[in-house]
Amino acid sequence: MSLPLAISLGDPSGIGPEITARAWERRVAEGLLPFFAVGDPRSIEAVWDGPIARIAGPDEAIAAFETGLPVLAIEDAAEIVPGAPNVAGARCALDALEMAVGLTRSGAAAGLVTGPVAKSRLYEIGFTHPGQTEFVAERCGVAPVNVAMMLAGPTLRTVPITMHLALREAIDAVSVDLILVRARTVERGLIRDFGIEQPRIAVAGLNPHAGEQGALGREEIEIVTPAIRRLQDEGMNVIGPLSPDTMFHPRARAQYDIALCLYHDQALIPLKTLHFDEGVNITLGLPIVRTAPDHGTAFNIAGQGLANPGAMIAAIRLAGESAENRARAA
Ligand SMILES: NC(=O)C1=CN([C@@H]2O[C@H](COP(=O)(O)OP(=O)(O)OC[C@H]3O[C@@H](n4cnc5c(N)ncnc54)[C@H](O)[C@@H]3O)[C@@H](O)[C@H]2O)C=CC1
Ligand SMILES: NCC(=O)COP(=O)(O)O
Repeated sequence: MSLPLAISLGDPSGIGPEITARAWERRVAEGLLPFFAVGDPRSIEAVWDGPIARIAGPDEAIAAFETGLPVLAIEDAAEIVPGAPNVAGARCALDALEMAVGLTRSGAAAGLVTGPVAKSRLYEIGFTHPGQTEFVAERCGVAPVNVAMMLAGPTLRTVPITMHLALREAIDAVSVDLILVRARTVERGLIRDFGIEQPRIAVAGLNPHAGEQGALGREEIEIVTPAIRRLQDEGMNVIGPLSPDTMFHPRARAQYDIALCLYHDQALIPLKTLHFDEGVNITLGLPIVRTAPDHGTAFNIAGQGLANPGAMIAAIRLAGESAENRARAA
């Protein structure tokens, strides 16, 4: 691969700068493709004393990567204190995201890895998207409904069909059409980026015991089962609705390549419980590759040398593999 990956550092006061620097330290041992960071170099200097190579553009990243962590600088207007976020830091995180998305869309980077941002901080500065997933989709000209937020670890992949919504709203948003559109995006994404020829998709129920034949809720009968039948009629390999409480144990996981869940926590609790330190968030359905570590800003440990870079390393590795899969298929 002749292009580097772009990593937006996320909130300068969170653990994004630290785990990016640690990933660079382990680039050889982990076999990572070259990457460059986009963000304020001071956020890295505050938590790391390794070599930083300031670059003027992505074309300088590969040569610089061997001897220092390449950084394309976005200046933060304020003091950076690890663990103490502020408004200027939120603006810096958004500017870095914007630049990294733009560089990837323009073809200057092979793929995008986003560092963690604090959504509440971004909302304070007028960010109107629920999360980075929806922001990146919009910048790529894709309606958020046509992307899927996949969480992946070594033994489990999940997608929540509703994403960043309050639970009450999420339940109301579950519909046949939404299940259909996400399932189709998931199938295409697993074929294109992961080389799975006919993905086996398991759909979760909403209610305890998947509704107990209507006695504990009718969403499975009225929404989930009709959607599954439609997908099966299209030739997709789909099973369900499965009882949410019994579909994640090891023998159940062996039945499918991905679990389509109905709301955020149904998908993310099992994934983070099993694979917190190596979980990756992947946006399926984009014209570019975008991954992220599964965790957040972890302000409570930023700058203390406690942040585990495993999920960032996994996100960088997966972005490289997906970009290579796409390049091979093109
Ligand atoms: N992709 C993204 O940008 C994401 C951003 N967030 C944001 O992160 C902020 C904080 O969210 P929380 O729910 O507290 O989740 P969090 O993932 O930041 O932290 C949860 C717990 O896990 C620990 N932790 C997280 N990552 C770790 C790592 N790499 N090594 C060691 N320990 C780690 C933290 O110290 C904390 O105790 C929120 O504002 C949320 O919006 C949350 C998830 C994803
Ligand atoms: N919990 C997953 C998550 O918050 C992902 O957020 P984002 O990558 O869409 O910002």
